[in-house]
Amino acid sequence: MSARLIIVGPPGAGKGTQAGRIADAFGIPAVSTGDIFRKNVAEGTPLGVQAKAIMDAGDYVPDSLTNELVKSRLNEADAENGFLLDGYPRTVGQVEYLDALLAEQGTGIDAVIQLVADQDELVGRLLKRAEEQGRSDDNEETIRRRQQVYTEQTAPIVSAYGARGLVVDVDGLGGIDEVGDRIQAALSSRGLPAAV
Ligand SMILES: Nc1ncnc2c1ncn2[C@@H]1O[C@H](COP(=O)(O)OP(=O)(O)O)[C@@H](O)[C@H]1O
Ligand SMILES: [Mg+2]
Repeated sequence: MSARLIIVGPPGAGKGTQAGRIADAFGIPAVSTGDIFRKNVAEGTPLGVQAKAIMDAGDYVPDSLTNELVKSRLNEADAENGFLLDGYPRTVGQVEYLDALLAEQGTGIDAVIQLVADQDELVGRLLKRAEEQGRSDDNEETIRRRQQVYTEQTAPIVSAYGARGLVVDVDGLGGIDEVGDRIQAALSSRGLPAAV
């Protein structure tokens, strides 16, 4: 079924893992700006060269770059009937940009899934991921910085979507299937049934 969804939550909340499951369940692409930036860094593209130092510091890539990237991704054919955004929008400017982009299409966001988790618990998860995946922004200093940036810049965008009645809160602590079941229940209750 068509669905235009956003998943938000602090670094390490499990967005990427759940995003893949939700996208499969709805037959829509999961679009992760973090993954797209990391791919560009790995391939040494001009965008990757610009983004690398910013990402390694735990800061946000400028909206101008991020917005263009998302626009071209959402214009691809597979996103015509919907998408799940992971890691975007992350700033008020990105929310405004996305609103305008979707308004042009005559569409809009159906739901924002907020994975809720205690940030101190998540530091341990991220340090473990650093050992497994070797992400260069998963050291303790950068993790704390990313958490701070999240609280300052991204938490407010949840309030903006909340004011529109779009936010569904899901407890992000627990096993992958357990959290998936909670997401499924939350989306079903909003008229978006799918086997997550
Ligand atoms: N929407 C965005 N706006 C600005 N920077 C972004 C955005 N998405 C990703 N980035 C950059 O990529 C980094 C990693 O993002 P991501 O993989 O989504 O982190 P996580 O899933 O661990 O929260 C961010 O710290 C930031 O530098
Ligand atoms: Mg992620």
